[in-house]
Amino acid sequence: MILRGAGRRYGLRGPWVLRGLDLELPARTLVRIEGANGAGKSTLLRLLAGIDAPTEGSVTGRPRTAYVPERFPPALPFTAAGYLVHMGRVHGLPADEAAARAQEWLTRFGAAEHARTPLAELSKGTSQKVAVAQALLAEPDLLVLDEAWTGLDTAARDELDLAVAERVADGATVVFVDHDPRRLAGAAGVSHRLAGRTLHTAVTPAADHGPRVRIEATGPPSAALPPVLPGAPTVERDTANPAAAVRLTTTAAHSDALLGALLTARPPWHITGLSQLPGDDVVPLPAPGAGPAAAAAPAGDTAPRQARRSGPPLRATAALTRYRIALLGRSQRWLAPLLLYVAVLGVGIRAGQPLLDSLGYAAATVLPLSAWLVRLCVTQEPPAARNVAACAVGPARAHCASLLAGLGCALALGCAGTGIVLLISEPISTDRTVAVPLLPAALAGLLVAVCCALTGAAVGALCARPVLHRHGWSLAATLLGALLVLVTDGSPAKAAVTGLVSGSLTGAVRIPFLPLAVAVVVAVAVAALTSRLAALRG
Ligand SMILES: Nc1ncnc2c1ncn2[C@@H]1O[C@H](COP(=O)(O)OP(=O)(O)OP(=O)(O)O)[C@@H](O)[C@H]1O
Repeated sequence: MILRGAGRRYGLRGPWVLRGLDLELPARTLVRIEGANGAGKSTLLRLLAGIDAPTEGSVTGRPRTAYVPERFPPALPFTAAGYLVHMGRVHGLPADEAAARAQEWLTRFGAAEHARTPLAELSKGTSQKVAVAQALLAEPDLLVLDEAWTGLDTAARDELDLAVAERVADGATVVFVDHDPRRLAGAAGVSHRLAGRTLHTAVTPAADHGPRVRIEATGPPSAALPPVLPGAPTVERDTANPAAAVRLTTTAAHSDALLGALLTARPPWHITGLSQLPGDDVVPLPAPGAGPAAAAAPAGDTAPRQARRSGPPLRATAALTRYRIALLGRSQRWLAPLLLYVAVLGVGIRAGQPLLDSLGYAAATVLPLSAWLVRLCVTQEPPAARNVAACAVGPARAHCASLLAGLGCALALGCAGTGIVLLISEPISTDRTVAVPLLPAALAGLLVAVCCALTGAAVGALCARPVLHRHGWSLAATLLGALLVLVTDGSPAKAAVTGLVSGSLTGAVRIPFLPLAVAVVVAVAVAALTSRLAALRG
């Protein structure tokens, strides 16, 4: 992945937080980003994770990415395992594999007993374990960790160190920020310091030419090497003789740190030999499954995964849409729009009323319902959880999934409303002189409801983030917008509803092909516009 001249500022005239960044992130590399508070580290990580777009410059070649935010919100209405399965599916895993990996990572972080605990009831540290697990279960090619160790207990911190080493040994790039300078000290292949809005490279990759040092060490019987070894050394061991010394080779620059890590390991390793190799003896970086983590981990843990998936975009978007619908369902925020919809239908529709009149009325109520549900789906997720999802599928697709979730719920309710109207209304004209054909009326009623749902979805999308950020304004604009669109000439919803209601006077059924086509075009255009904005503004 490459950043060229990348810059980022918040708002059109905000001060530049980052400017003129050139950065290459090679595979199989651990990258540390350092900097003072407010230097722009989290901003840079969000650019790398693809959650925010650079205001200027370019980011190219982003691989499959997962992200652990600085602060993970527990306010999601799922159990730990339930949330992880949803995220696994968003990352393209089948449900059973997502469930297996969720369990595996919760177990590794010592949180298996909390698998069925609601996120809202988890302690801060356990919540952070879930945040880390959602990123690791995806086995991403780029792992972005924003102070991911914060709040973890010692065992979980060591486990995360090990997981990071495994990802790097598996060929991935891991970029991390941590205020503890001892975090993965010496293990980072490259270290960058953010200061004065730009990056300063502090350490060059360990694979550079230069003098090499070979360390021979023996450990207690069956002891594993420390999970993270400074300098990413190559590890050679005699598998036929486990008691024989392990040979570790790294650059001279990292040899002191490596010696220190071995001597201070628990239990400590005994150094039996030390030799310097010629500078041109370039030691290759460890192959997947043969690096320090592989040497330290049990054999079964190091086998390359069979099912590594990038997940086709459509499947990921569908999984994210399902997650957003589940989120809406469990949050109970659907209750207010549903009650209003039912109340308005209950007030306006009676058994035995002329069918087309009632169908028009029922379809019209779908418009504000759809606008409200779409707005809810776009705004319901806490920002950190939204960023995690946006990293997995891209912010534009993540936004589309919200729109689809809201529209899907509105369509389902609209169809149910239309069905009830069909069951209780009389298929007759308003003056009760002409019979109305049932099937064409049902088709027309359904299509008008779809037309209203699409128009409402467009209103909802235009009245929420990323177009309108302020909650108060957004709610008022949604209600006003829905009302205006219902009464304004030229609106596809008004044309469709009017066609149905005026047809009721003569008993003629008009199928609203043109309004429906216009509504589809408007909804797609608004979805494309707001998704593009979501990608630009985050
Ligand atoms: N959403 C936002 N809107 C406006 N300004 C922002 C936003 N996010 C960050 N900033 C500003 O960007 C600058 C860099 O913030 P950032 O969070 O990237 O720093 P950081 O290096 O991660 O800080 P810390 O070490 O405290 O976490 C700060 O001045 C901050 O106020």
